Amino acid sequence: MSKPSTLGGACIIASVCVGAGMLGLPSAGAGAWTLWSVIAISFTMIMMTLSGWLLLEALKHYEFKASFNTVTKDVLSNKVNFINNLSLYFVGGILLYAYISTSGMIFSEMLGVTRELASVLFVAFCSAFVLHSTRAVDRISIVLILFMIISFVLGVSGLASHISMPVLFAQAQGETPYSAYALALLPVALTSFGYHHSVSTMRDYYQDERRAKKAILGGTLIALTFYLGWVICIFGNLPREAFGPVVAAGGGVDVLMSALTAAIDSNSIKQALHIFSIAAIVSSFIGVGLGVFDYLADLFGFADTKQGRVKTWGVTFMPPLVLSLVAPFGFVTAIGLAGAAATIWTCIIPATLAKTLRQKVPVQDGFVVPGGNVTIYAVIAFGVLTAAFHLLAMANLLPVFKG
Ligand SMILES: N[C@@H](Cc1ccccc1)C(=O)O
Repeated sequence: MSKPSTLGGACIIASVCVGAGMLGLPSAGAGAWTLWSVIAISFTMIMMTLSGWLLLEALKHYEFKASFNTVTKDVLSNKVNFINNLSLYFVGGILLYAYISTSGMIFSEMLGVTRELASVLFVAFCSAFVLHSTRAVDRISIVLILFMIISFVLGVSGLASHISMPVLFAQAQGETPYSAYALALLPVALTSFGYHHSVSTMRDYYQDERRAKKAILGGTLIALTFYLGWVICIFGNLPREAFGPVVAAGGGVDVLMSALTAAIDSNSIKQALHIFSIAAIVSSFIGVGLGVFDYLADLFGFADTKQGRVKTWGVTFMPPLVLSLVAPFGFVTAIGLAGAAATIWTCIIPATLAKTLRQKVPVQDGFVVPGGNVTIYAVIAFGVLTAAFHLLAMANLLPVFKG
């Protein structure tokens, strides 16, 4: 078999990254606006790449098949591993919840039914692929990704040709400086660069940490390019004041899209953006759904039979659906909450694993993340502060942009 290419692995990482986080970035970054959003997103990319590398460094002491789970249990403890798994499940569940709530709003308008019915129909239809098999998910994902790429290129290039420089680089007038709002963007940016459950897969794929390291960096760089293009094209078309109603309505993709379509008059750009947002929601829902499905099947020991799969389907999709029917809260708040929980297994645990193993094995062969202890402490501090920023923003103790 030929050796897997670095680009192939980078594309896998990029496709894991691109999802809910990206859709939340414009609304979450509206307060910080262009310059500070670009800085916050780029900084997050660096920290999240380093944290993935630290996990890779920790894994090198184990066989290629070893998972995140095995290593955490072995190096830290069962208790820490339990918390790690809990935060993993929480992130999956809250992302599903955000997709279900948003799809309810998008499809209720399109189909002319209530939001609740639209959410139920969406879950029934899209989760059927997951219930059927991984193969079905694989097939439909290819179609969705093609739709996403074509509509993204058409929509974003359309937006790019209409960018207004004064709008894009608008300066703060009097009130709070834009930089202060950048803190509240960090949790959403952190979610958008989450891919860490795939690090052990990458290592096994290349059978070599140094190549896996390049693929991870390639993947986060591709994701960064998408995010910056996306945010800049939107901020160049929709003035900061126009984000007031979007943020007030929870910052969901549905409201963002209506605001954008009101601001541009090209029908083809509108259509392309509409198709993009639907394809992005559906593909992320199915991707995250499959991840949580497999994880829960393993956790509860449900068999891979028809009956077993139906049980796993129930525990995977019912809790987020019910929660979204009874308590639909804002998209950006949900994505930020996912970031605040994801920081446990994407920053804090990887850095702690690498630190513990560096102490246990003082002479290190092979892949070592540069920067010594400074890198480790910087990643931990970034993780802890990002979670804190989200909680402070939720408690209204941090400047939150309201338009
Ligand atoms: N990056 C993914 C979500 C994710 C978060 C954390 C870890 C893994 C995945 C998204 O934005 O949709």
